Amino acid sequence: MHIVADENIPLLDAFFAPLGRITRLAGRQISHQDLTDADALLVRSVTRVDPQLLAGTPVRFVGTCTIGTDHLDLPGLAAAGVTVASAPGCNARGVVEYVLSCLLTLSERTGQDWRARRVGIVGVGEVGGRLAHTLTALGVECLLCDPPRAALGEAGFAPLDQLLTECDVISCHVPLTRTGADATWHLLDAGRLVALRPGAWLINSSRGPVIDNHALKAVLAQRPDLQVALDVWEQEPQVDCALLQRCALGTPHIAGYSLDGKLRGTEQIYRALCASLGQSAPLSLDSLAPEAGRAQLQFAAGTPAQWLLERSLRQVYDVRDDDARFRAAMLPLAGQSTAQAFDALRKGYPLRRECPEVEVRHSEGEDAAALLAAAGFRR
Ligand SMILES: NC(=O)c1ccc[n+]([C@@H]2O[C@H](COP(=O)([O-])OP(=O)(O)OC[C@H]3O[C@@H](n4cnc5c(N)ncnc54)[C@H](O)[C@@H]3O)[C@@H](O)[C@H]2O)c1
Ligand SMILES: O=C(O)[C@H](O)[C@H](O)COP(=O)(O)O
Repeated sequence: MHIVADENIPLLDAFFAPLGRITRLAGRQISHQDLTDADALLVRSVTRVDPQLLAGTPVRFVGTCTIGTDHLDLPGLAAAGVTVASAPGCNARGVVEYVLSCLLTLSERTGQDWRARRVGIVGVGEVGGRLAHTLTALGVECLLCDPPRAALGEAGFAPLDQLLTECDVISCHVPLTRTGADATWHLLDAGRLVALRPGAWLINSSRGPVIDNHALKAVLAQRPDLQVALDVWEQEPQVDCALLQRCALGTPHIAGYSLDGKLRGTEQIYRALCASLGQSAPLSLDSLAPEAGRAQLQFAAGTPAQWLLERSLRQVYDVRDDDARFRAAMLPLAGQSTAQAFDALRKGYPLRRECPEVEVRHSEGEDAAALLAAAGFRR
């Protein structure tokens, strides 16, 4: 079979070469012409896939090695008889570690203890659910908003407007949807942005258009008390540099960019393609995941528990590094296209592993052990 794939999918050869011939292309440039004799198309989030792209081609399988599916015309592809697979949850842990790093950083800058802030989680699926679980285990109070789950009769959810008025931090983890009662396009519009509590922290690592970026820029001009961390941008790869300058933290859509998250995405799509072919899937990350970046941290006796946790989290992922690289690349381009520089930062993203790949050695008591376990570290 002929597989056309985004060149940024890791372990493409290891997983897919046994299934057929692979053509690697830049995700944003995959065109109808590239697919004239392709049987399967493997993408990440930057390739828009709809029936027009596949019309008249033999492609019968589309796999996206990502959580988000807003770049796929799901109803259109289903109607065209194309099997579509995504990778639910693959990089959820990376996003949680990004949010934790934002909390640590904003805490340091404002002098407000992150563990004492009430966090509102908007969208409580793979990412939001894992974030709620982790924060609760770390002793942080969370309020949850998920109208689709509430409509199914599940308890424990509050309306978004209640989160905005009662929470010190709002973190968005919804899919981007444009239609229906719970559409998330501009979910945080001007009216909701002004309702944020004084001194609130707002974090968006879902999709850019979930926040009205134009309104956010205007609100930030009036509300310097707000601390905003954006990983996703309404027009990305174009970035509004004036908005970036008003944000406390800015990154190029890398919240989930741990190596582990990307690898799980590849493995999940490998399994889905094998299933669609009616074949077994003998390969797995158990044998293919690399050792690189796995680490061991050692702390001297007498290290306070929270300090130990924060140092360990910083070692695994520090959003300040990504923010500094992003500003250095974007801000000189104000008024020009940022697309190439945005994509270059993502393509050349440094190696990042997740907490379970890091062993933390210490001789502290149960408090420290419990905090580290809650964050997912090995001991
Ligand atoms: N920045 C990144 O690197 C990155 C990484 C992973 C995922 N994402 C984005 O995060 C999104 C969420 O990921 P996930 O794995 O948790 O998805 P998910 O589908 O598991 O969960 C999404 C949740 O949002 C809820 N929801 C839908 N509409 C809502 C609304 N109007 N208000 C509140 N809740 C609503 C759903 O009911 C669901 O429970 C993805 O769709 C993707 O766009 C971004
Ligand atoms: O939806 C997802 O899984 C994430 O947004 C993912 O990290 C996007 O990465 P990309 O496909 O753009 O490389």
